[in-house]
Amino acid sequence: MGAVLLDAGDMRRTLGRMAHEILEANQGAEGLVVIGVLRRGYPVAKRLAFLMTQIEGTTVPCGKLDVRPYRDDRPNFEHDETEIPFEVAGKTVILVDEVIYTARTIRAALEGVMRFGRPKTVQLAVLIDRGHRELPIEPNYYGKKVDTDRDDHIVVRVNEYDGEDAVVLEKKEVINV
Ligand SMILES: O=P(O)(O)OC[C@H]1O[C@H](OP(=O)(O)OP(=O)(O)O)[C@H](O)[C@@H]1O
Ligand SMILES: O=c1cc[nH]c(=O)[nH]1
Repeated sequence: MGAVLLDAGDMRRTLGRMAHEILEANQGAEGLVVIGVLRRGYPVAKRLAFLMTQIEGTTVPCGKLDVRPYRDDRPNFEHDETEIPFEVAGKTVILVDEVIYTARTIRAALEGVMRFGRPKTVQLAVLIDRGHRELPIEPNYYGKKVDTDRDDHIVVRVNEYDGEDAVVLEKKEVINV
């Protein structure tokens, strides 16, 4: 059990604000495609794509990216659930993940996206930025920045997998002897 940073209502409002920010920065949804990092970045990405579609009345497609083949620690080429059924070349790709920490996942994701073509630009949207970067990658859009210790854990729960929406900060247990 940890501290609830965002409940379902907070998450809904935060994603609504992020959808508006993305549309404002890109002057609408023309040429935008959304790609969510599996697993939990994908449901967040779907919600952003849905919100932007609703706001603009222009369909914003959403794909899912499996970064396992591109990891820098233990690449796994046997599993790849990527589905990007639209053109990436020349598009503005909104890459979405639920948490950014070291940024190694996003580095891998960028490698994965490039396999699908040469986007016009890639912009990064994350629900939670918890700091402690190991690579020079920063989000263009974030839901909430959270001050964490390196050993803490942020848990993003999504309805699709967990039956509820919530963001929880789990502090490392301090054992006093
Ligand atoms: O910036 P980083 O240090 O790479 O950490 C962020 C990643 O960590 C989590 O993935 P995890 O590997 O826990 O898998 P999951 O998405 O299946 O939960 C989260 O989904 C991010 O993708
Ligand atoms: O705290 C963290 C760090 C990486 N990925 C997560 O989902 N949470």
